[in-house]
Amino acid sequence: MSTTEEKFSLGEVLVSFKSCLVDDDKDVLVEHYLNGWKGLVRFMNGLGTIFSFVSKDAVSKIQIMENYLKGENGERYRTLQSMVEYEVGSSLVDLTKRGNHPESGCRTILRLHRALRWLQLFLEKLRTSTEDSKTSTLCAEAYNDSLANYHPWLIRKTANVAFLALPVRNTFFEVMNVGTTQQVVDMLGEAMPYVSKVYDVTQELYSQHNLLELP
Ligand SMILES: CCCCCCCCCCCCC/C=C/[C@@H](O)[C@H](COP(=O)(O)O)NC(=O)CCCCCCCCCCCCCCC
Repeated sequence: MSTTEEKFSLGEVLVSFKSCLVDDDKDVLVEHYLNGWKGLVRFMNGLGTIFSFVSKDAVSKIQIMENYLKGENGERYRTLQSMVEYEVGSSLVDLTKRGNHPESGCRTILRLHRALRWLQLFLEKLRTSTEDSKTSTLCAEAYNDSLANYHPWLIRKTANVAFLALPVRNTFFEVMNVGTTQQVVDMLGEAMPYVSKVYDVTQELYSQHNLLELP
């Protein structure tokens, strides 16, 4: 597991999801949400080039959102709630089939949101795993129970092959750069509630506006 990237701790990345939450934990700051994703992508890049097809897609979605944030209506994209109000209110979202707005902020965030569910399941499995658990199996189970439901056959197949290249549990924990196995388990126990909260707030917002199936 050699990486030329500066070492960083996965704990810091996960805790950064805490700073997304605003308005009494009822809304999510887009800029901080994207920062959380950037940290995760950096971590994934450290796992090797086998995941570059995943990384590319995540980076392009982060980029779409950053362009909105930098754009003339950037203020409308400050939080997920303001983004939904603006885009839905101005008919900037393709609701049933892809048309004039194939890259709306709402559908772009939805893709990342679904991936966050995978991350939640995977990290919870890792946290409660034992020394002989296989990371590839944990990752595949988490994926098949979440994100896979939205992916066509070829991507599912490719993803499941890539999972086989995941390092063993000990190496994986080392790459997280958190410390001993116990420290990793403690860190996950501490940080995951923030990720879950961000997931729940987003899910609730999208559900209220019927945006969970955007094409
Ligand atoms: C640790 C190993 C990382 C394994 C990553 C598992 C997720 C597998 C996802 C496979 C996605 C394949 C790429 C293509 C996706 C797109 O087709 C698809 C649909 O987009 P579209 O509607 O615009 O066409 N895109 C998506 O579903 C969004 C995928 C975003 C994936 C981001 C994954 C970031 C993972 C961060 C890993 C952090 C690891 C931390 C673990 C300790």
